[in-house]
Amino acid sequence: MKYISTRGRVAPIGFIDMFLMGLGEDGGLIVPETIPTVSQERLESWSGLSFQHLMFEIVSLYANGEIPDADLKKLIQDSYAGFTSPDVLPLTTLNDSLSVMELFHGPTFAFKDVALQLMGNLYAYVAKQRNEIINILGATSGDTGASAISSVRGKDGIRICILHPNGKVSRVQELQMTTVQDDNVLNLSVNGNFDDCQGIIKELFADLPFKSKYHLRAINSINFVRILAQSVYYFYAYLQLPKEKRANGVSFSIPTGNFGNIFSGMLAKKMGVPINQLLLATNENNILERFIREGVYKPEGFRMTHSPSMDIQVASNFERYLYYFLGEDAVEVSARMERFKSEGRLTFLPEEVARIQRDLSAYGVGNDECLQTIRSYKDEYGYLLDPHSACGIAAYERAGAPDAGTFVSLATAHPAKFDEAIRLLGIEQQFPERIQELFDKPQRQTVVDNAKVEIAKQLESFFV
Ligand SMILES: Cc1ncc(COP(=O)(O)O)c(C=O)c1O
Ligand SMILES: N[C@@H](CCOP(=O)(O)O)C(=O)O
Repeated sequence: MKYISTRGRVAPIGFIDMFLMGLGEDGGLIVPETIPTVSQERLESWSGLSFQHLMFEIVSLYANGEIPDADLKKLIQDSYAGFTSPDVLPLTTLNDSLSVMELFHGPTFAFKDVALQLMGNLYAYVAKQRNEIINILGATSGDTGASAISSVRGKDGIRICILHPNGKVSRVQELQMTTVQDDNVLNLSVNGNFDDCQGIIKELFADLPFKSKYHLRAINSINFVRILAQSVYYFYAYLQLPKEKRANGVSFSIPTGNFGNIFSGMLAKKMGVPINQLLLATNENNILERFIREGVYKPEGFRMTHSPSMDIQVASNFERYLYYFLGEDAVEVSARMERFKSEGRLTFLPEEVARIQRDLSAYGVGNDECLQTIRSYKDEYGYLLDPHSACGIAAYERAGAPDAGTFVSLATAHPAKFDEAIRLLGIEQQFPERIQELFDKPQRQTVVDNAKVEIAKQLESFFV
């Protein structure tokens, strides 16, 4: 198995080189040359497997034997040892047709831990085995940053710098990142929004001399390993359901911002998981909903919502979707991405929109609707959703087709991370101890302007 770029100008590379490259050196996103498929028979044979075993089976299909089996098994065991649920990702049944898969039982209480705990350990492994310098540069709207920092803090041979938008992450997210005192962690709080942070890191990754001089590595979902590890929870959710409930396939409602969560589902579907509907749930930053409903991909005014981690306009993994949508035609992807860069929008033909709508459906959840959903699920089921997971449920309620059969809605964060929204409903929640203790710790962060030159200077003095 080799890896190539959506823009076609990266010579095929192996698994570890792909992991280290992060963003394609031609500015595209890395994808596998061919996606491996899993027969229904093989899929069924995995039905009793633990999440860790399933992760091993699926990652093995992509890793080319570049990591010996015993090492990969250990990396995986270590990565999920800190998850607090025995099932790692428990599936809760709410009613006959709806289950919730909780992806937030890792160390930072968000679904990002599922992939990032593994990636942190993989970076440490590669640093040791290949004597590579690992300087991680990432952008976050709150969860990726906290999770990535937790996965590599204090690890030898690794440094990490995370850019987050100043004042636009939740209090708990900010504390999770900025109370970490390890010397290998730098938090830059950028006067701007998440799109600004992501734009700057992408420019720095695209500056190849800078990237190579400072050994920049990616933890965002531009890195295909993120997508790969996240695809495993679609397999796991499917296999955790009783056979009679999944006999006609399963649909998913997926809180989405950077298109990474849902693209991981598309990958699982391409690999052979019988998925009927992939419902993209987003908030008032609804560029992806407009793309799917109207065929126009165009960022509009940034809005702050109750689900700040999805306050994203320009979605990284949109390009991976485009690549498969355009029949893996890298020349056409490059042309369209160039057009997006120069014109600030992409418009799709009516027949293309019809095809997009066969792949995906979408619903952008308003702020009030998000809160109402938290309230009604608390009242009806005694289940407290965080605002991102509530977007998933609201989308299911509004846009989930009645004939789509069994639905799994992904719960992507613990409500304690977004108490600002929960309090608006007059609901008092008890924080897990690990979150409560953050409030007593000193913080460390540097506020910077939304300026590439200033940020590059910070990196030059931090990365060695
Ligand atoms: C809690 C939460 N839910 C959902 C999302 C959406 O995931 P993605 O950006 O991978 O589509 C994010 C981050 O964007 C998040 O932090
Ligand atoms: N919601 C994310 C945004 C970054 O997305 P990523 O999936 O590309 O890391 C966050 O919490 O930071």
